[in-house]
Amino acid sequence: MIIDVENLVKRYRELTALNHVDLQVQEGDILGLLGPNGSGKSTMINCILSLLSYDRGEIKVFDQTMKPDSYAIKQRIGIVPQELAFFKELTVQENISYYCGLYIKDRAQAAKNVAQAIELVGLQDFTKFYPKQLSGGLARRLNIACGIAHQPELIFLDEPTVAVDPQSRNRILESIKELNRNGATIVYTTHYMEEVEFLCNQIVILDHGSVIAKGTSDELKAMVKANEKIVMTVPLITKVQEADLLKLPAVQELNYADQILEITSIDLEQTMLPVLEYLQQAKVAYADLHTKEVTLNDVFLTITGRELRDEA
Ligand SMILES: Nc1ncnc2c1ncn2[C@@H]1O[C@H](COP(=O)(O)OP(=O)(O)OP(=O)(O)O)[C@@H](O)[C@H]1O
Repeated sequence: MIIDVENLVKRYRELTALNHVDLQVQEGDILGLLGPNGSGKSTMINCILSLLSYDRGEIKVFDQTMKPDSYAIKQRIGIVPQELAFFKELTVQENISYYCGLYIKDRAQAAKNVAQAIELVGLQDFTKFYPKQLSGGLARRLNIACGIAHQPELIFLDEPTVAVDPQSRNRILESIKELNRNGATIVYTTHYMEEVEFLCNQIVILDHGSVIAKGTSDELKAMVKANEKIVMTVPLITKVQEADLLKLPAVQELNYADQILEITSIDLEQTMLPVLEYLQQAKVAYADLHTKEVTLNDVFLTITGRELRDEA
């Protein structure tokens, strides 16, 4: 086991930021720690890293109890914090070299690592740039390179794609997959559920300091009783017709509001054709028919009654 957190409680005065949380990370995982703002993601990471004290619980990393002075363990960890953490007086290359040099004393090895980190995040054309000359996305990539150049076995990335352009975002996500392919175990915090779906083999959803769901993306989606939806614009439909549609194979639920008809199904293959046949036979006009898969946001919505992101 790479990380084992048991019964973790962290309070900030009267606010309970983490409420009896368990978390396990296995070797080779890309674990997505998903939750809305203020749910406790950063607090969790900072407790695991012993950067924050906590009120209760036990934290083991690489099967050893993590303490503030566990330097041997910390050597094996890479941290990419939410805030940009590099020196504005140093160039891209110098910044990465500095961070790498904190861990790797062999100069030839360090130089090799720095070159690999630069390539991984795609900063080859910017090695001589100073941070103020970098766009937001490139600065994020530099932040990542600084955190991973020593080639750690375990990497924490705390919302590394906030406010970056799509090109850098893709590059960052690809880099993380590459780090994982090269053997690193990854803990990735975000409130973008699409990123978690793309990257992570394990997902933990936090809300108000509690783990409200954990598992693979498919396991979490299976918690939502229905799987997919057929959505279409229907100007007019009667209550009788709605009731008929509800009786068709695998249909779980039907919603009709503002001329939008949504049919939720546990098996779209069984439902689709009968729905189309019924609409035709009953002469119900429809347009813009499409299907919608369940997302992790639906899982969150089902469990909490709220959207994962306010703007989502
Ligand atoms: N130093 C602190 N003192 C008091 N309260 C804090 C402190 N740090 C965080 N909190 C509170 O603890 C809760 C959890 O915060 P945390 O930063 O861990 O959430 P988060 O999920 O990482 O949020 P975000 O996505 O915004 O980074 C929030 O209610 C926050 O206001």
